[in-house]
Order: sequence, then structure tokens, then C-alpha cells
Amino acid sequence: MLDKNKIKLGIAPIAWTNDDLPELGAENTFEQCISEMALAGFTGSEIGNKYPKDPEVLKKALDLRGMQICNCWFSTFFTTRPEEETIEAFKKQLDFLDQMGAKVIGCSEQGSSIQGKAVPIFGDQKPVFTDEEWNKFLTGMNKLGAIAKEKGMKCGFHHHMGTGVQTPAEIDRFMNGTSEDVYLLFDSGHIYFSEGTQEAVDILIDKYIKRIAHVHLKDVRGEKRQECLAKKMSFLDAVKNGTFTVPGDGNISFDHIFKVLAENDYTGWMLVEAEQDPAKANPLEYAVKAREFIREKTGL
Ligand SMILES: O=C1C[C@@H](O)[C@H](O)[C@@H](O)C1=O
Ligand SMILES: [Co+2]
Repeated sequence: MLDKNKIKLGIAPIAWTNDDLPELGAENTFEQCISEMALAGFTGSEIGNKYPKDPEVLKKALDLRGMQICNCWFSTFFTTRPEEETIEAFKKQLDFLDQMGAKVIGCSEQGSSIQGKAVPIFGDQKPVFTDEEWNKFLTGMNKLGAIAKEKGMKCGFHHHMGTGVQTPAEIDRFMNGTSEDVYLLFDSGHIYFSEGTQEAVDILIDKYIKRIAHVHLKDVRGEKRQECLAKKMSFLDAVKNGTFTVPGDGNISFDHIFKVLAENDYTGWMLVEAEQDPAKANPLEYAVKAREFIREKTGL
């Protein structure tokens, strides 16, 4: 059984307003977003573009609703820009998260990423790092891991479609090349989108459970993934087309994920992250649906 004293449940603002596709949910305000998260039964959130930048203002708005910040996306550029640039930006973001009481920061290497580009996500343009790029990237990530540790926080890494760390082999190379102070941010949706099998999802969580610092619960509609492949869609077009949805509404079984997290005494956040078009998938309705699914499956 997942322990309610050890696990907290959050939801990402990306279902209300998508920072990568600002036209999706432009009408939804910050206040509506966090109020509906709380109404659906969640106590945590990540940071969205509409969130106040002033920690005091943000904290007050969250406190009023019994919410807190649990993580924030951080783009690294170790493969394409000077290392110091990423490290300086990381320290600032870490300070901000620390002030907000968060314990994890979720990185993604955006050097040459095609996740925001209008090119097929399953084409030949996905970055494949050279040995030299891997070297720079892993060296940089190990530095971030040590910096986060010094602050009593955890540096997580988000495997992601369209980046140099998408496939199981790439995730293995990343995990084998980083120290124990660098953790995995496990995202069920991204591994399923990449590989198209339940097996890939289950193997990933089995392999790295001891180094998982944060969990994104995201489901994939299998037929939409197929359509993405057939029509050579970009990542963002696939998102607009409804590839992702909340856990329990797509093709992923979360049974093994919840079982492994429970057996290994996972302590931290499980955050529902399901970007879709809010005009088609009402964010509050889908948040409630996700919350009910988690309750039904885990008792949390
Ligand atoms: O964690 C995430 C952050 C988003 O910006 C991203 O594109 C999404 O798919 C995701 O998993
Ligand atoms: Co994610």
C-alpha cells in the first residue's frame, strides 16, 4: 500500500494553460487554476508561466488554498552552451524553489531538443548526442546534483520526447553516467509515447525505483500515438491532438507503477501531468477524474 504519510499528490498547471502552446488555455487565470487543483483534491503544483514571480505573493495565494510547490521544470543546455550559463540559472531556480519549500528540481537537457519544433517527433531530427556531447552533459548534470544536494534538495532529470534522453538506452546511459546525487524524474507518459509498450514503462520503473525523486503520472491514448506516427506529427501537434490524458483515461496500466512505488516505500510527490486542449478536456473535470482514479487504485 502507498503510504499517505509519505506520498503527496499534485497536479501540473499545464492542463489549464500550456506554456509550450500559450494559445491553449489563455483564458484560464492563475487563481482559477490553483483553486480548481485544490477543489479536485490535490495539495501540490509545479510552476506555470502565469504564476506570480514573487515568492511571497505566490506563497500567499497557495497557502490560502492549502497548496504548495513541489517541483519546477528547468532547462539545461550543457550540450550547446557554456556550462556556467546553465549552472548560474540553476542556482537561481534552486533558490526560488527552496524559498517555496520544494525539495526537487526537474531538469531536462534542451540542447538541440525538437520538442517545441514543427518537425516530426518520430522523424530523424531528434538529437542523438555524440560521445563529446554526452561527456559535457553528464559532467554538467553531476555538478547540478552536487549543488542541489548541498542545499538539501534533489536534482531530478526528466526523460522527454524529442530530447537526447528519450529512449530506454539513452536513459540507461544517463543513469549510468551520473552520480547517486542525480535522480530520475519518472514520467509514465513520455516513456510510453516513446516506446508504445507497457513493458517499457514497467521496466523503467523497476530499474530505477531506488533513484526516482519525483513522479509524473501521465497517460497516453494509444490511437492518438498511432496517428502521430502515421501523420508524422510534431510533439506539440500530437499534444493538441490529444495524445496525452490523465491517468486511467488512456492505454497505460498504472498497477505496476503503484505497486513498485509502494514496495519500495517511495516518499515524495506523485504529480498528475496531462496536457491537452482545455477547450476539449475541461481541466477541472479531468483533475477530478485523475483524483478519483488514484483514490480507487491506491487508497490515497
Ligand atoms: O514535465 C513536463 C513539462 C512540459 O513542459 C512538457 O512538455 C511535458 O510533456 C512534461 O512532461
Ligand atoms: Co513530465
